[in-house]
Amino acid sequence: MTLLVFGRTGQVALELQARSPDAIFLGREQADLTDPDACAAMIHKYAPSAVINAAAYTAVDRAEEDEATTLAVNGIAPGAMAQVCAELGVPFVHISTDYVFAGDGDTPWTPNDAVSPPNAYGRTKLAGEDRVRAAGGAYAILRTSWVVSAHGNNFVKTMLRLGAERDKLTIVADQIGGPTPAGAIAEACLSIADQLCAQPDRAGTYHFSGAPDTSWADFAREIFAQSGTECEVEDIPTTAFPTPATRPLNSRLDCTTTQQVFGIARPKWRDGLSAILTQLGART
Ligand SMILES: NC(=O)C1=CN([C@@H]2O[C@H](COP(=O)(O)OP(=O)(O)OC[C@H]3O[C@@H](n4cnc5c(N)ncnc54)[C@H](OP(=O)(O)O)[C@@H]3O)[C@@H](O)[C@H]2O)C=CC1
Ligand SMILES: Cc1cn([C@H]2C[C@H](O)[C@@H](COP(=O)(O)OP(=O)(O)O[C@H]3O[C@@H](C)C(=O)[C@@H](O)[C@H]3O)O2)c(=O)[nH]c1=O
Ligand SMILES: [Mg+2]
Repeated sequence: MTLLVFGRTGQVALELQARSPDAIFLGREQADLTDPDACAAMIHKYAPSAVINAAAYTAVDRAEEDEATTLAVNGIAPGAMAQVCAELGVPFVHISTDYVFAGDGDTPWTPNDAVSPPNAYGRTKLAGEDRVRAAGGAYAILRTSWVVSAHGNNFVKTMLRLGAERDKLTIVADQIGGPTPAGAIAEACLSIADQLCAQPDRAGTYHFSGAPDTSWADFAREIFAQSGTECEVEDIPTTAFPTPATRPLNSRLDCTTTQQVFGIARPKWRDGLSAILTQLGART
């Protein structure tokens, strides 16, 4: 099996590389996602047996200022990739986000629930989903949330940095979701790609997030507890932490069908956090 991955430096891409070193990983230099034709050409060039897209414009606040570039990367390029994969009869695994949902209520979102993104990043990720589905191939859209790892930019690394500088942090306690280790996402993508090769009828939209659901504030407390960081966390409402992009309050993802169809269970984020802190040399 020749696996082609868009993305080389991101959180999920690096975890894919650790688990599938023989796959081909395309960085920005090989395939810039602002150039959909270049992305399509790479799939023709390598004629892989499966494609995973692990590249995206993920700077949620910056996306508000530059929705056109964000749409090119998150919307148009994945559509072009999915189109070539459909033509070649090759499975395409694409990662999406909880930020396609409005975030009202407290019921976990199922894959068929109505979407209504609250910000530019979410709108462009939804555009990507729509184009991937429209291509009509053996696709899997895997919506995940709150991705963390020892690499790149993420909430764990931000908390370790700020927690070392400050005695107390104010963290939003009314946004609820599932922190998801990038390593678990990489494993899920590889298993899904494999299964789609043999069972293309499993194509569809699926959810995958770490369990149990929690708030950013409680997540921060666990990061400080596990790392032995002395930093108090004060709960605040989202209204007290204004940001350019609106975040959904309810990011809970119902992952039932991912378990039923692919046999992939929700990862336990506390265990994932422990492994990440060990990797960072920050576990007490
Ligand atoms: N991070 C999160 O909390 C969440 C992420 N997701 C989704 O999961 C997937 C993986 O995210 P994650 O690993 O965290 O992402 P990262 O932000 O860690 O990495 C993004 C990757 O995309 C690449 N990239 C960005 N723009 C371009 C471009 N124009 N051309 C080529 N490559 C580009 C980056 O390359 P470079 O290093 O060169 O910039 C980098 O390799 C994405 O689809 C994301 O939307 C879903 C939910 C939550
Ligand atoms: C640093 C800090 C953040 N926060 C809040 C802001 C925000 O609501 C929450 C998390 O901050 P982040 O900047 O990590 O959030 P954000 O970058 O929006 O994370 C999102 O990224 C995209 C790519 C996704 O797809 C989502 O699933 C989600 O992971 O913590 C505080 O309340 N206090 C603080 O001191
Ligand atoms: Mg972020």
